[in-house]
Amino acid sequence: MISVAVAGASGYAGGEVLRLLLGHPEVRIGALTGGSNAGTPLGELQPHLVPLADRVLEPTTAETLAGHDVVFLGLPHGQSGPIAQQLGDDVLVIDCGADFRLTDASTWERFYGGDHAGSWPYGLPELADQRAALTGAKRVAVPGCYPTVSTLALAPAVAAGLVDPAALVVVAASGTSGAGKAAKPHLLGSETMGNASAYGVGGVHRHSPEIVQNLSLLTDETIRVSFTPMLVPMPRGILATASAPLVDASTDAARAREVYAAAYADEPFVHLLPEGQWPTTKAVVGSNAVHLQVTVDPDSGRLVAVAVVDNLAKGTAGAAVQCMNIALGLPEATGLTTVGLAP
Ligand SMILES: NC(=O)C1=CN([C@@H]2O[C@H](COP(=O)(O)OP(=O)(O)OC[C@H]3O[C@@H](n4cnc5c(N)ncnc54)[C@H](OP(=O)(O)O)[C@@H]3O)[C@@H](O)[C@H]2O)C=CC1
Ligand SMILES: CC(=O)N[C@@H](CCC(=O)OP(=O)(O)O)C(=O)O
Repeated sequence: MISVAVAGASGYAGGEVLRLLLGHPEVRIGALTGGSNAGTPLGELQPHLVPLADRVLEPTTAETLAGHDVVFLGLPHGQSGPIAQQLGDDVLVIDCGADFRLTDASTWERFYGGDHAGSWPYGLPELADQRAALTGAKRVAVPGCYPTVSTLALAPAVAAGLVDPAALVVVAASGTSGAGKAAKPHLLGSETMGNASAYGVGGVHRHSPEIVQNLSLLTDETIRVSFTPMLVPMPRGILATASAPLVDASTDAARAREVYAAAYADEPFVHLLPEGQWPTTKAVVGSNAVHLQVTVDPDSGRLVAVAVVDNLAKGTAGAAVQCMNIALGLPEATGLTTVGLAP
């Protein structure tokens, strides 16, 4: 069995990692750590994780996390670097946070502030040659939730040269769990219920450079993306609408679908929906699936793609488990499902 520790077990990302690991046949769950909740039984914080209810959270230190084959980090930005440094090179460390996602130090400093911790193999196996880079890796940086869905919505069109890569637009609506469990005024029920709000508008959201970095792996041309996130009143899910001007006005919806179908034909978690059917967030809740549809708007001369993920599953914890499987040489889908919840 693979022994696994989870730091940030009291949080949303850590809790979802644990939910998935409880269904993983090769894993034994070891140390569970928290921050302010250290000393509290997990059952008081994550009542849905019944088999782990009596486990008491330990403080998040290198000592409590030592002695495991795999360590998942579900910590706030800036917390993973110092802990990871103290974990042995033989341990597989999978960071759900942003510390090791960006390769360029000046971009990190601009969007996050503080020193750049470095970059690790990037946990989006469906992108370019990332699956190979993840195989046997000992460090994995799990992507941000918006970059996952935005990258997968645009990658086939950019890679095939169907669209102008310097004029990409993504507008994405996220459920509130994307912001984490810690109390924040804008996440109060009275602010989020019956409300939709844009934020991070004008290229300032920290996921903009991550999307650019990803798509830049697919073309020699300059990638420019206008990314606008928004918060909508649902607990889980992201729906991203991506569009870009067509390079060749004769490209039609059938050609776009052909390109997307070929790009994702062998991907176990990315599903191009049947023609005419558009993604809904509900269909992917709890699953590691990405649902995707693409068409062409001939009047505006644009390709339009819509994609959904569960931000806590394929958008974080599902991707983390998928990457663990790849890194350890297990079948990639072990412990993961493409089956969502309904209604
Ligand atoms: N939510 C999402 O959809 C996504 C989240 N992520 C990333 O995953 C990471 C965790 O996010 P999320 O679970 O949403 O956040 P939460 O606020 O829900 O959880 C944060 C966790 O970190 C712990 N923690 C906070 N401060 C410290 C500290 N100083 N030392 C040790 N532990 C600490 C908390 O412990 P305690 O409660 O005990 O204080 C809690 O377990 C973040 O980096 C986030 O960016 C990535 C993609 C999507
Ligand atoms: C709704 C919401 O607030 N979402 C978060 C992104 C969640 C995510 O993927 O985050 P990290 O890059 O922090 O890991 C945000 O916009 O900051």
